[in-house]
Parts: sequence; structure tokens; C-alpha cells
Amino acid sequence: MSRTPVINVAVVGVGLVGSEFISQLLSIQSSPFQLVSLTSSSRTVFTPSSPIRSNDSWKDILAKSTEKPNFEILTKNLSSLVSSTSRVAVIDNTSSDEVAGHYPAWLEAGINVITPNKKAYSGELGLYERIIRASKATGAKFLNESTVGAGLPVISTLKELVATGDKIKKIEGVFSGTMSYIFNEFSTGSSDGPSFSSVVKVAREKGYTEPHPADDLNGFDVARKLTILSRTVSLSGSSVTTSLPPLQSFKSVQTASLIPPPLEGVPTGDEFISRLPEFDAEFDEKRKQASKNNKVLRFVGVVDAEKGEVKAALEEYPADHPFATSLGGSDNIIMFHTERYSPRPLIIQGAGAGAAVTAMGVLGDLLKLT
Ligand SMILES: NC(=O)C1=CN([C@@H]2O[C@H](COP(=O)(O)OP(=O)(O)OC[C@H]3O[C@@H](n4cnc5c(N)ncnc54)[C@H](OP(=O)(O)O)[C@@H]3O)[C@@H](O)[C@H]2O)C=CC1
Ligand SMILES: N[C@@H](CC=O)C(=O)O
Ligand code: NA
Repeated sequence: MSRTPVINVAVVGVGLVGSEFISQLLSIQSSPFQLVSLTSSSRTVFTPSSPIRSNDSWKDILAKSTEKPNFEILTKNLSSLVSSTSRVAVIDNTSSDEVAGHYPAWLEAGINVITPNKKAYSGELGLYERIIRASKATGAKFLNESTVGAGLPVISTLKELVATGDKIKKIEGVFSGTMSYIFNEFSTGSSDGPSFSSVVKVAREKGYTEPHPADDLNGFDVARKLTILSRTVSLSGSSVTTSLPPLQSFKSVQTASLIPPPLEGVPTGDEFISRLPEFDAEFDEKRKQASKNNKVLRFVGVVDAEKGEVKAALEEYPADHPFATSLGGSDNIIMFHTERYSPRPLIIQGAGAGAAVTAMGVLGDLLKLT
């Protein structure tokens, strides 16, 4: 009788999402997964002979390790576990470019890569192409559902639309949990309300923002998500034609930043948050102007496959538009306008940031390996 292969899991990055992922992973009953390695930015453990089973002990185990992270050694160690009865998945829960740079090597070694980290899929096109080539060569999977809309089924839906021959016309929506929360709270249609900086501070405390909130407010996080969606269409290998160019990187997206120029390049998130109140009056003025037009402010992204255009900007929407009426908290809303879903789009909506929903999307990808 053939045995179900064990899937050895190595977690890199044990912050907000990483810790929650471990907790969800270790709660699975009769699990096919073995947690064999943990890596933080300062320590690592590799323990295949005694996999980590308890949510109470992993922090201690990692804290007691004297091993420093070394991705070449980790790759060798994990490669040694790949066999016909044992598979391996690296879960990258960092936002690190360095870690993302290792995906091709992992995939070439037959190691599956699962991540909410947007860096590899929205960075230089060359890295993305190496990832696709390596995955095709070995059959190891790269899965990235939580890179767009956190746990919402955005990437899987788009892949299925494309794979079944639908033609994507336009994808538009609110793609940032942070921006959604900020403008749902800040711009309700009224001409006044809480200060912009106070709302950003709370978004950070709720765990919606990137490690540095400027990475959300400069629009780059949305630009990265739009790049991932655009590439999922343009590089899918589908026979359905699209005018979308394969974007060279997220920097090719037309993006309107919300960072006040004097705060460009502020090195830490803490300093950024402490200086943001200096610019509250400017944001207050934008809110007043929108309210005068009976509109609200929303930060939206568009991938227009017919015009070949990808852009992200703060826009005014009428107070009765779905972007104004149906969003709350960190909700994302994503509308797919396709040949089949026309004239009414396919709409996906729900929490688009936060540890629990993001980790769920990551674990959902891992379960796809079984
Ligand atoms: N939070 C959310 O709602 C969502 C997050 N994501 C993505 O999930 C990822 C994680 O986000 P989140 O958990 O919120 O961020 P955190 O900052 O809480 O966690 C990131 C962790 O990665 C660690 N890290 C950084 N570099 C390395 C490295 N080279 N090796 C090992 N560990 C490293 C950091 O360690 P240290 O602190 O020691 O530097 C930190 O603990 C990001 O890519 C983010 O974009 C996606 C969707 C939603
Ligand atoms: N900072 C991001 C987190 C998810 O990608 C967001 O706010 O959407
Ligand atoms: Na998703």
C-alpha cells in the first residue's frame, strides 16, 4: 500500500503572520505536515528528527538556538529531505527581498515555496521568470494566494478564470487593507472627522500595515499587488490575448504616493508615525473637498487589460458607490470584469489584511500540496 508522503515544513519569518501561521498549522488534526525548521532574522533551528508539535514550545525552541540563519545551509538541509515519500515546503512569512531571492534555488531543489511576501512576484521580471522556469523544471509549486487580498481567494480565482479561457477585461478595486481602513474611517462623506495621522496609527496597531507604514502610504503595496495580478494574466501562457505588457517591476505601475515629500525616506516606521501629524491639515483639506462634491476618498487600483494600463491612485467616489457604501474595517473589494462576467463583474470582498486571514490564505496554499 502506498503511503501518503509527509510534507516537511520550514517557516522563515515568525512575526505577526508567521506566528499565527504556526499556530494554525499546529492545530490541524491528523496532520500530514511536520514542522521541521524555524528561522527568524537572528536565529534558526532545523530539527527533522524531532519535529515541533506544540504551539507552546516553538518560541522557546527558537530562542534557545545558537544557530544563526544561513540560507545556503537551510537549502542543503531541506534538499536532503526531498524524496518519493517526503516533500518539503518553505513558508516565507517575511517581507524580505533577500529571502525572495532564494525561491529559484528552492524550487530547483524540488522544494515548494508558499508565501504572503509580495517581493519576488512584483520585483524584477527576471526573478519572476526564473521562479516559473524552476517550478516547471521540477514540478515544485510556488503558491502566493495571500500576496493579494490576504486570505481572500483572489489569485486562485484569477488563475481559474484565465485557465478556463475567460478573457480578463479589467480588474479594479481597493487592494490595500491599510488604505481601506484609513479611508473608511477618515472619509465617510462628512467634511470632518478623526485626523489622518491618528487613523494611520491605529491601522498600524491593528497589524494591517507593512512593517514600515510608508510602504502602504506610498502606494507601492498596491502597485505590487497590481503587478502580481497583471503578471498572472500576461504570463499565464493562456491563448486568450491581452494588451497587458509583462511589467518589468512594480515601479512600472503609475502610482500616486500619499507620502508628504518631507517624510520620504524616513528610515523607521516609528519616526514616520511620530512626524505624520505635521501633515494632517493637507489631508483634512482633501476630505473637505471630497465632501463638498458629495464624494468620499478611496485608494483604488486598476489593471485595465483592454487599454494595457495599470495604475493606483487616491480617487473621489460618489457616496452611493460600492467602494463608499460596502467597505468596513480592512476590507478589500476586487471586481473582475471579464468576457463571461459582463456586464456585471465577479466581486470578491472581505478582510484584506490582518494576521488571522493572511495566515489562513498561506495555510490554504499549503493544503493544496496534499
Ligand atoms: N499583516 C498583514 O495583514 C499581511 C501581511 N502580508 C505579508 O506577510 C508578510 C509578513 O507580514 P507581517 O507578519 O505582518 O510582518 P512582521 O514584520 O510582523 O513579520 C515579518 C518577520 O520577518 C522577519 N524577517 C525579516 N527578514 C528576515 C530574514 N532575512 N530571515 C528571517 N526572518 C526575517 C522579521 O524578523 P525581525 O522582526 O527580527 O526583523 C519579522 O519577524 C509580509 O510580506 C507582508 O507583506 C500579506 C498580506 C497581509
Ligand atoms: N499592508 C498590506 C497587508 C497585506 O498585504 C495591506 O494593508 O493590505
Ligand atoms: Na488572496
